[in-house]
Amino acid sequence: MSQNDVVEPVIGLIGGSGLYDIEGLEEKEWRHVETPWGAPSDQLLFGRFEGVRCVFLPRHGRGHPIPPSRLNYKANIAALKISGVTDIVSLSAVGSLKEELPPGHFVIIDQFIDRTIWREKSFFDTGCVAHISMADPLCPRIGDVLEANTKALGISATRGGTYLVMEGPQFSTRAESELYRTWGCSVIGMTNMPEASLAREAEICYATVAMVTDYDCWHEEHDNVTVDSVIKTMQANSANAKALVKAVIPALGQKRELCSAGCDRALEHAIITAPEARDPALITKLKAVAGRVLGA
Ligand SMILES: CSC[C@H]1O[C@H](OP(=O)(O)O)[C@H](O)[C@@H]1O
Ligand SMILES: Nc1ncnc2[nH]cnc12
Repeated sequence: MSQNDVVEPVIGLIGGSGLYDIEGLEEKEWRHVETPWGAPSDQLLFGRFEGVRCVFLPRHGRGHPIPPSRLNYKANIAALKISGVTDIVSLSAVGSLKEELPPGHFVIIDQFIDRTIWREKSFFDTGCVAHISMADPLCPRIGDVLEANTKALGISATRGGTYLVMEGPQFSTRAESELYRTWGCSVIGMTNMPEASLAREAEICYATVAMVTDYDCWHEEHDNVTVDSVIKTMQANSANAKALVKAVIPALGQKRELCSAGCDRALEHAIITAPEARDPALITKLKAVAGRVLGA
């Protein structure tokens, strides 16, 4: 953290299905960023918007070559951290699990249920164990900015909602979709975990704009989700997504104090391994994301 706890934000944007670039950036440059966990999904696009430093990452890579289960989530988040990112806005296509959240609607997520089973979920490992809080997994400070700007732009949006993260790549069975509805979930997608928990481990504030593209497969009056329907609705959503991004970057980019929700201090009381029991090789790697507490 910079001196006197004044943060000069760098805004990270993770673009999901159908969002592989970002318009309007000045001083644009695609650059490769290597991390101790390997390469991220693609080069990162560095630039400025109204003077605010931004870094864009196409989550699945340009052209969408990487499926959700094969994304190197650790490299993606580490690359953003290494690039100085303090605040991430995740943009994701999702299926709706509620009648009142139709295609075209945006949900500013506040909870996750993580049903993924194959993914590496932590930067920490044998030789340095950490347990961060995920009680409130998304940054409410960024959520406030997203909510205010969807209202100002007249975008149909809901503040709060649970995103069910499934492994994929196949879409859900109807029985699964109905089960998640009984759990009270709002939307379903395949990517935001462990992305959000790794961002928290890296002490980066993270919020999700879930853009509804379909009614999954439970709605009797709507067709079952297909890739075509997702991409068509994302194209229809894209003007709203672009307008929202352009509005929130300047709002999030102002100099500020530490995050009022404490996301940027998530590791403060999280590491349990005694200094003498730590693995020096792992500590060296971890410094890329946890240098604040482990010594840069
Ligand atoms: C192309 S439909 C399924 C695909 O779309 C969502 O991706 P993202 O969150 O990156 O927008 C969903 O999670 C699946 O990966
Ligand atoms: N119905 C759905 N299930 C999983 N991921 C999605 N992404 C967009 N729609 C989806």
